[in-house]
Formats: sequence, structure tokens, C-alpha cells
Amino acid sequence: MELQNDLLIRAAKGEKVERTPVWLMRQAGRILPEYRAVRNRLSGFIELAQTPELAAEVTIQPVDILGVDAAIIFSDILVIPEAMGLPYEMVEKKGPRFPKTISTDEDLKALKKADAKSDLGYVLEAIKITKKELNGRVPLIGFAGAPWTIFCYMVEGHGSKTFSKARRMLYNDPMMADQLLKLITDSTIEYLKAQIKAGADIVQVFDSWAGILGPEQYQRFSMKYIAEICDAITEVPVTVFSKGAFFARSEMRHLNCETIGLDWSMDIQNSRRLIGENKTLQGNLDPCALYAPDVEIEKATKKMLDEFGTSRHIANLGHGVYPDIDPNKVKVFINTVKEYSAKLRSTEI
Ligand SMILES: Cc1c2[nH]c(c1CCC(=O)O)Cc1[nH]c(c(CCC(=O)O)c1C)Cc1[nH]c(c(CCC(=O)O)c1C)Cc1[nH]c(c(C)c1CCC(=O)O)C2
Repeated sequence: MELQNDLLIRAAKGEKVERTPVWLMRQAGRILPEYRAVRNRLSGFIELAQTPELAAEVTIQPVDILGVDAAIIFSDILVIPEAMGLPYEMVEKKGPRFPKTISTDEDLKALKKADAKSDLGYVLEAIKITKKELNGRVPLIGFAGAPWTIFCYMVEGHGSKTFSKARRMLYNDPMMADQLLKLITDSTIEYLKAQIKAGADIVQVFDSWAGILGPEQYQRFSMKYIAEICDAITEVPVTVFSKGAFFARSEMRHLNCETIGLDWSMDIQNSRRLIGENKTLQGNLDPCALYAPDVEIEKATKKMLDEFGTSRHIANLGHGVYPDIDPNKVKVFINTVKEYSAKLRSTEI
């Protein structure tokens, strides 16, 4: 099936595009009443994610309702630990919880490498259905968490300000940390390859907790494993989003990936200078800018587009869209990107 709108893929590869493609991290779910209507028919997030027809439906909603240039498959990064033998729960208003965590060698030994086909077949099925229903309208993004971020949840058991249990292991038992990170990495590579085989046109690795490591530990315990994933995925373009890893931007130019995501604290011109011309940059409007009046959203979006320029940019927020953002504000952002980025190109000589 040929893509009718392939702006995202072409921008990722560094090809010329008529306008800047735009989508939002965490666009599936959260902000749309249409999503909540589907979710309220079920017991919660996990049941929805494990029901391929409905997961496909909420994956496509933002394409129909918001007009984004890509769909991202409705799932979560925490399906990997579950497939490795560590199930999670989603606690209403609190987020994910792991009843069991990894702290001893015995805990580690009880884990296995995730088998994408048998353990994560529901995600692959959702991708297949979504591809069929999208019918080539826009590309479908597959994703996984970066090994370090997954490690944080598996050791800590839930979100944390400091992730001090996870970081303690890096000092107390770096060998054990490496073993766990390697098992997550191997599981993730197989999982991403299975997503691509099922139909994902591009994949993104989310390192949401990159920013809690210092530069040396980030290289040693996070970037190293992300690099392994990038080297292994050769079938489609890869995006790496390491939130808070401003200190690693010059190293990111060496990753075997097409696109680097920027959070809103990373200034655009410096990031381009540090990362170089050979990567597409994705981002990076402050998610809170969408609380502003429409004219201010337009202004901030145009300023962002002026700074990124007309080549190698995918417009997005600097992190996932916040749950209480009015979908109409998201539309102002999306429409401004579409109109203004086309105008910027039409005035280029
Ligand atoms: C750290 C992380 C998680 N999950 C994810 C990350 C990395 C991105 C980031 O940093 O935001 C990634 C994720 N989670 C979800 C998606 C689906 C696709 C999309 O819309 O981008 C994606 C890409 C669905 C979800 N994941 C979750 C929901 C809400 C569950 C519900 O409907 O009750 C959804 C739609 C739950 C979740 N899952 C996670 C948390 C901390 C929470 C609770 C708080 C929150 O909602 O963000 C772990």
C-alpha cells in the first residue's frame, strides 16, 4: 500500500517536502472525548490496548479529528516488561505500577527475553488492522521505550522524582544493571522489527528518563543500548527522543538514526549546531504553550518554524501533549504548522 501522505517519512530521510509534517507525542488518547468514549466502555487502558480493533480505532482518531500527518499505534512502552515476565497495572490518576520489581539476581533470572509474536501479538494485530483502515492516508509510527527508561520502571516499580533505586543499581551492581539492560535491548529490537513487519512505517524510541542521568552514565547505561537498537533497525527510519539529555546532543550525531527529538528546553539553533546537518530534528514547542490564547499559539509556532527552517524538521511538541489541553488548541498548532511552513517554502528562492 503506497502512502498518499508521506511527508513524515520524506522529512525523516532528509528529502525535500512541500511543508513541514506535524504530529503530537501522546496524541492517541488523553485529550479526545472520542477516546474517552471508547475507553469508558472497557475496564481501562490495558483492556483497550489489548483489544486490537479498538486500539486501531483510537489510533486513527487523531488523524480524522486533528489532521495530523501520522498515526502512532495505541499501546504503551510498558508492554515490554510485561512480555519479559513483569506485569504492570494502570492505576487511575496515578499511572503505571509494577506489583513485582527487579532487585536481586533471582528476580533477574525469573525474566525472559520477550517473544514479540507470542507475548505481544495483540500490538502486532492492532498495527495490521490500523494499516488496513488507514489505507495509506498517513504513515503509522511504531514505538518502544529506551532500555534505560524501561529499566527505571522495572527496578523502581512506578514513576519517581529521583529514580534512586534504579540509579543505585548503576553504582552498586553495574554488572546486574547491564544484564537487565541487555535483556531489555534484545527484547526491544525483536519487538520493533515485528512492529515493522506488521506495518509500522517508522519507529520511535522514547527515553523519557534520560535526563536524570549525568553525561557519563547516560553514555554508559542509556546511549550505548539505544545505539544497539539503532544499528539493528535498518528497515525503516528511526527517531530517538531522549528527554532532558541536552548534554548528549553532540554525541547523538553518531547514532545510526534519521531523527532526533528535542524537548522544549533544548534551544533550536544550538541543537542543530551540536547534532549537525545529517539528522532531522523533531519538536519542540513547550506543551504548556497550548494553554495560551490562539494568537499566542500561532506566534510561538511560527517562531519555532522560523528557527528550525525548511529542511530536516518534523513539527511536534517538546514532550507528550498534556491531558487537559483543549483539542481546539491542538488544531491551532497543527493548522499553523501546515499553513505557515508551506508559506515559508513558497517564498524561498
Ligand atoms: C514514560 C511513558 C509511558 N508511556 C509512554 C511513555 C513515553 C513517553 C512520555 O515520556 O510521555 C508512551 C506512550 N503511552 C501511550 C502511548 C500511545 C501513543 C501516543 O498517543 O503517543 C505512548 C507513545 C498511551 C498511554 N499511556 C498511558 C495512558 C493513559 C491511561 C488511561 O487511559 O488511563 C495512555 C493513553 C498511561 C501511562 N503510561 C506511562 C505513564 C507514566 C502513564 C500514566 C500517565 C500518563 O497518562 O502519561 C509510561
